[in-house]
Amino acid sequence: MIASSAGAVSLRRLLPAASFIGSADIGVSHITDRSTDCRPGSVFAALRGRTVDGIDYLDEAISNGACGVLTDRPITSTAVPQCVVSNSRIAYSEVCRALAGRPDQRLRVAGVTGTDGKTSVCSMIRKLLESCGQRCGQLGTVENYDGVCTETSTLTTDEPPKFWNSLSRMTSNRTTMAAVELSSQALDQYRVAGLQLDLAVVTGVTRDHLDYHGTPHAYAAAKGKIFGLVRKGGRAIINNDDPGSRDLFAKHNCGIDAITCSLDGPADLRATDLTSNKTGVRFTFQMADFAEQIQTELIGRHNVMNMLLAAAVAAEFGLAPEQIAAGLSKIKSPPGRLERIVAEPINVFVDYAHTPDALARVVDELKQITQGRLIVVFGAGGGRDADKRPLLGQAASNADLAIVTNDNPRNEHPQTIIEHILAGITSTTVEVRPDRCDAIRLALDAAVPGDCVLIAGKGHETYQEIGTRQISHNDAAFVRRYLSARHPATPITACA
Ligand SMILES: CC(=O)N[C@H]1[C@@H](OP(=O)(O)OP(=O)(O)OC[C@H]2O[C@@H](n3ccc(=O)[nH]c3=O)[C@H](O)[C@@H]2O)O[C@H](CO)[C@@H](O)[C@@H]1O[C@H](C)C(=O)N[C@@H](C)C(=O)N[C@H](CCC(=O)O)C(=O)O
Ligand SMILES: Nc1ncnc2c1ncn2[C@@H]1O[C@H](COP(=O)(O)OP(=O)(O)OP(=O)(O)O)[C@@H](O)[C@H]1O
Ligand SMILES: N[C@H](CCC[C@H](N)C(=O)O)C(=O)O
Repeated sequence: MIASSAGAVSLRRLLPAASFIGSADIGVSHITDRSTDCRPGSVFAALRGRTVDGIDYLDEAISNGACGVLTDRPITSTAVPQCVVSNSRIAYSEVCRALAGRPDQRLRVAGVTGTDGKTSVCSMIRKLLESCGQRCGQLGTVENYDGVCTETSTLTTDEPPKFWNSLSRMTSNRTTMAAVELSSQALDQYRVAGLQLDLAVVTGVTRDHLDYHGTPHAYAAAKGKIFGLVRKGGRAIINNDDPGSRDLFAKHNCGIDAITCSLDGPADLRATDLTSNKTGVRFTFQMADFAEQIQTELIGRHNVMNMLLAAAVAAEFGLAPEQIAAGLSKIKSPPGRLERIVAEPINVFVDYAHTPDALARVVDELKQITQGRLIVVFGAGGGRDADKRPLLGQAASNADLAIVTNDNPRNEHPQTIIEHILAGITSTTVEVRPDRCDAIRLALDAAVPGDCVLIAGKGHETYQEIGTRQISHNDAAFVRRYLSARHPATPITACA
C-alpha cells in the first residue's frame, strides 16, 4: 500500500487517457492492490492475476473502506467511482510513483537485469560509489538499503508501493544514486512502470523461470523491457561476452547506445591478462586510455565481468578511472556469492548458483583452482522451473563428487525433485542426502586437505522451505558450527 504525504493525486491529470465512471475524477491519497489492505478512503487497484482476478475482491475492498477502483475494464456491479485504463498494472505503478513524489527524478538510477549476477553487480556498484564517499541506495534480493538503513528483502524487485517508497526514502536521506535489481517477473508485470533509468545493465541472459514465462523467447522479451525504461540520454551497459545479452540488446534496444564490457575481445571496458588461483583473480582493468592491474579476492571470471559492469556504472556516475580501480581491488563478495567460509586445510564456498549456467560456471572455476577434488552439494527449488533440474545435474557432473540434497522443496515431494536432478547427472560419483545438513556433513567429512567443497543454491538464505513451513537454515552458519564442533583443536582458517 502507499499513502501520499504530499496530498491527493488526481487520476484524471495523471492518466489522461483513462475514462471515468461514476465520477469526473478520483483523488488518490492511498492505493493498494490488496483488498485486505484497503482502509477508509483507499483506491483499490484491481489487477488481473495468474490465480485470481482482483475484481473478484472488490466487495471486500469496499467493505474495508475503498472509495474508488482502478480497473482495466468497466465493472457493472459496483457503485464506487471507477478509473478505467488500458493496463491497470502500468497505471498502478504510475500512481504509486506519483504518490511517492517521483523520486527517480532526483536520483541517478542504474537498473540491473540478467539471469544471474544482479545482486552481485548492484552490490559492487554501491561499494565502488561508497569507496569514494558517495551514498548509493540498493534494492534487490538480499536487502533494501535506502542510503542509511537496510532491511531484509522478500522479493528481488518489490511490488509498486514498496518499490516506490524505497526510492522515496533514498531521496529523503539525500541519497543521490541507486542500483536496483529488475527481475524478469517484475518487468513482465510492470512493477516499476514509469521508472526512468539512467543506465540499464544486462549481466547475461541464459535460462530460468520458464515455469513463469513459458518460453525462452517470452523470458527474453520480459528482460528486454528494461531498455524501454531508459530516459533520454541514458545508456545500456552490456556483457559483450554473453550471446544472450548481445541478442537482447540487438532486438530490444529502443534506440539507446550501449557501453560494452568484455574479458575476451574489444569493448569499452576490458579485463585482460587474467590469472586465477585459490586466493583470487589478477587482471588488467582497461577503460579508454587507462589501464591498471587489479588483484581481487573474488573468485571467477563471472565476478570479473560483474566488476566491469559495475565499473561502467561508476564511471557514468562520475567516478574517475583511478578511483574505480582503487575501489575494485577492495570489493568483497556479497553474502552467499562464492563466499569463502573456510580457506585451510580445505576450501569451503557457499554460493547462490541456482541456474544451470551459474552452477556450470562456478564448478568450472573452482575445478581450475582446486588441487584435490571438488565436492558439490546442491538441489533445486520446488514449485519452480522443473525443466532446469536435469540441467543442474548436468552442470554438477564436472565435479568429482556430487551430493544431491533439498533446496526449498516447498510443496513438492523432495524425492521427485532429486530424481529430476539425477536424470541429468552424466559422469560423476553421486550421493543423495535429502536432509541438507546431512549432505553438508557428508561433504565436509569426505574432504581432505587440498579439496574444495562448494555448497550451492541457497547463498544468503536463512531458511529451508518444506511444505508451507520455513525451517531455520543457513549454509555458512552450519559449516562454521559443524567444523568447530568436529575439530575444536584443528587449525581451520575460517574467513570473516
Ligand atoms: C508469480 C508472480 O510473480 N506473482 C505475482 C502476481 O501474482 P498473481 O498474478 O498470481 O496475483 P493473484 O494472486 O492472482 O492476485 C491477483 C490480484 O488480486 C489481489 N487479491 C488477491 C487475493 C485477495 O484476497 N485479495 C486481493 O486483493 C492480489 O493482491 C492481486 O493484485 O502479481 C502479484 C501482484 O502484483 C504479485 O504479488 C505476485 O508476486 C508474488 C509476490 C511472488 O512471489 N512473486 C515471485 C515469484 C517473484 O516475483 N520473484 C522474483 C524473483 C526473480 C529472481 O530473482 O529470480 C522477484 O522479483 O522477486
Ligand atoms: N555475471 C554472472 N554470470 C553468470 N553467473 C553469475 C554471474 N554473477 C553471479 N553468478 C552466479 O549466480 C549466482 C547468483 O548471483 P546473484 O545473486 O548476483 O544473481 P541474481 O541475478 O541477483 O540472482 P537472483 O535473481 O536469484 O536474485 C552467484 O552465486 C554465481 O553463482
Ligand atoms: N534456493 C532458491 C533459489 C531461488 C532463486 C529465486 N530467485 C527464484 O528462483 O525465484 C530456490 O530455488 O528456492
